[in-house]
Amino acid sequence: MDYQKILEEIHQEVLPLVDKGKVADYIPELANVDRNKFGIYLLTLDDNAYAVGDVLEKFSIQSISKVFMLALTISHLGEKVYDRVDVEPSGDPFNSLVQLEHESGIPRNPFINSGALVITDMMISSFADPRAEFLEYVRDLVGQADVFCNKKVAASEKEHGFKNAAMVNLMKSFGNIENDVDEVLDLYFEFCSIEMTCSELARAFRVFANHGRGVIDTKKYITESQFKRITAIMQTCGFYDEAGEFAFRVGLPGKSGVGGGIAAILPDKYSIVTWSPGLNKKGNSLAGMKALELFTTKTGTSIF
Ligand SMILES: NC(=O)CC[C@H](N)C(=O)O
Repeated sequence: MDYQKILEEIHQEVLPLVDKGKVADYIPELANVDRNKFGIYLLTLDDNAYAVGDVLEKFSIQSISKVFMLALTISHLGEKVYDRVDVEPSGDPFNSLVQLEHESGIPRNPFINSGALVITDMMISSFADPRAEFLEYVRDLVGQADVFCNKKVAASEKEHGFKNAAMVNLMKSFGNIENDVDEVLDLYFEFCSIEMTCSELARAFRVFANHGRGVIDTKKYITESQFKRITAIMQTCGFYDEAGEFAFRVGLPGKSGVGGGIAAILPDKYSIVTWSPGLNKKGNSLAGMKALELFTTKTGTSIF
């Protein structure tokens, strides 16, 4: 299959959509990003790469970071992680508070904000230096040392992070947060502010496509059972209240972020990353989602 040609066709087809989405402006630093950016990077397990557009420019990966946070935490703590965070799709926006009170401070899943905040709390309790531990883990997954948090983005989010603060406080009142509320928030914002290019993200996600084993370093990052579960959560919960729509239109496990990135995998075959900062109403990249829908349709590759 001529993947390069297919990516080029898709690029032309989604171009009219690229400036139609809305950049996430509830984090003021992210509002400065040029919404005309667009890139797709496809990386196969047999180490072929295909790319179009702005694939070598770093962007804020935001919620995509939640996959790395969960992987690192379950690889240390195992199944008991799921005592404090459930694995059901929320059907609600990523920053919603409504279910949390009804469900006694147990977040629906690790890929919405409340879930990732609990995971951050577990990381603080488990690691002497969770910041360093996390960065090292992500750098290993990417196979590259120059992966950093953007302190300006983290600070900008902290200044306006009232809903996230409300969530941590509510969960703390139910006894599901062990550490200091501000410490949890600060670290969570830093984890979200990590910047990567499409090609770096594709390398990190290829490890998940390869059942948790590094293709280059051959290191086993998560067990086979953990791989199965993380992939299932990506499939059912990776796109907030649009997880059903993503499965319906694209048919790949993946994760989006409000920085406009989407990372998806076809296990045993490839990882694919799109970046286009304009978001739809649910907070997923408008052109990115369309590009992935076209990709799985044109190539006839999806998990279904
Ligand atoms: N959906 C996202 O990418 C949200 C992440 C963002 N840092 C937040 O907490 O609001």
